[in-house]
Parts: sequence; structure tokens; C-alpha cells
Amino acid sequence: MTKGYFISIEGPDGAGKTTITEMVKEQLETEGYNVVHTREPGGIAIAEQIRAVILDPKNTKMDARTEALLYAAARRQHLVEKVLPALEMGKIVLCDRFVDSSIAYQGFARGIGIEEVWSINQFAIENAMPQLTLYFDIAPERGLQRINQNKGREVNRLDLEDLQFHQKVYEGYEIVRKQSSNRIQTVNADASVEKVFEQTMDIVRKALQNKD
Ligand SMILES: Nc1ncnc2c1ncn2[C@@H]1O[C@H](COP(=O)(O)OP(=O)(O)O)[C@@H](O)[C@H]1O
Ligand SMILES: Cc1cn([C@H]2C[C@H](O)[C@@H](COP(=O)(O)OP(=O)(O)O)O2)c(=O)[nH]c1=O
Repeated sequence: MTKGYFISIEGPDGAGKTTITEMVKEQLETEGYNVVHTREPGGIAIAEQIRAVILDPKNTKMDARTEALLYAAARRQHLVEKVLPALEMGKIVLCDRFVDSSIAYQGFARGIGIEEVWSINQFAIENAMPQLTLYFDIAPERGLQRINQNKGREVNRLDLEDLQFHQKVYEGYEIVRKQSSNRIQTVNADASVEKVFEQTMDIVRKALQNKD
């Protein structure tokens, strides 16, 4: 596809994606690689504006398909403006969330349908799929616990309602993992930061060795 190497990072909220990906970036850089750590919208003005519309609490009327289309639009812009140019320059791109998030969250958890969400994303990305996807595997309640612990508060009723949605996200990811078992490699994210980092680096190193 391109000269660089495209890695996406997926998994439930609070799985540790941001924490570990930053460590991976630093480690790879000390080994001499050029690395970009990005997340959608990834600091691209147009995609940030789209994201602001998706996340605006005032937009209570947001339809699930509208949401899916907006995520796909933000993804497209981030891809062409940031990811593809970095890959063209030979960099390793570590992208926190990509198409699989839309499949799991919009396609499965919101109930739009995996095929439907996949097809609008195909239009958006034109086959520019990651060569490797790291799936951070953790029970959704553990991920939410981590987030809540961080905020220093109890799990409340809303969090519990959320848990049902996040359970569905997890089921959605299970389907995606089965469908794309060649691309997606699973990391046990329910372990210490050191252990998760170690597993992740093992997978990344093997992938980079076999890349050509
Ligand atoms: N392996 C781990 N064990 C315990 N806590 C962790 C671990 N990895 C990350 N955390 C903490 O959990 C919270 C969510 O981590 P974060 O990296 O933001 O997750 P994500 O990006 O997947 O939502 C943060 O407070 C982070 O410090
Ligand atoms: C990229 C993407 C994210 N999301 C969701 C996942 C997150 O709950 C939310 C916000 O993402 P983000 O702020 O990146 O949170 P996280 O730290 O958990 O990655 O958007 C989708 O529903 N569909 C998508 O395509």
C-alpha cells in the first residue's frame, strides 16, 4: 500500500489504549523508527469540527446513521490529511481507533448493522486498512472501573446503563475479531501496565520483522 506501517488500536473504553500506545511510540522511537501516534480526529481541523457535532450534548436528536456517517466523514479527512501522508513518508502510524470502532459501536451496539456500517466506511477509506490491529481485550466493566477510579467516584446508575451498551460493544468487537483474525491480534489488557506493554511490543516487533 505504502512505505510505512499502519497499526490501529482498538478495544473498550478504559482498556489502556492511550497509555500503552504512547509507551510503544517512545520505545519504537528509541529504536530509531519514525512514529506518529494519532487518534481520530487527530488534530485535523475539519475532522475536529465534525467530531464536535457528534459529541455536542445539545444534539440529542442525532440519529444513529447520522452518527455513523459523521464518524466515517471524520475518519476520511483524518486519513487523507494525516495518516496517508505519514505512511507515504515511511512512518509507523499508531492510530487509536479506526473502522473497527464504528463496526462495534455503531454497527453492532447501536444496531445499524455490521454490513451497513462497513459499506459506508469502505467508501470513506478506499481500502486503506491497517496492516495490523491491536485489540486490547478487557471486560467492559473493568475498563469503565478504571475510568471511574481515575475520576475518583462511585459507579452510578448511568454508568450501569452504560455498561449494557458497552457489553454490546464488546460483543461487536468479538464478531469483528472472528471476521478479521489475520489482521487483528489480541493483547490481554487486564494486566499490569508493564505486562500489557510487553505483550504489545512482542506483537509489534514480530509484525515489523515480517513486514516486507
Ligand atoms: N494496565 C493498566 N492497569 C491499570 N490501570 C491502567 C492500565 N492501563 C491504563 N490504566 C489507567 O486506566 C485509565 C484508562 O486508560 P487509557 O489509556 O486512557 O484507556 P483508553 O485509551 O483505552 O480509554 C487511565 O486512568 C490509565 O491510567
Ligand atoms: C472512532 C469511533 C469512536 N467511537 C466512540 C468510542 C468512544 O466511546 C467515543 C470517544 O472516543 P475517544 O474520546 O477517543 O475515547 P477513548 O479514549 O475511549 O478512545 O467515541 C465510536 O462510537 N465510533 C467510532 O468510529
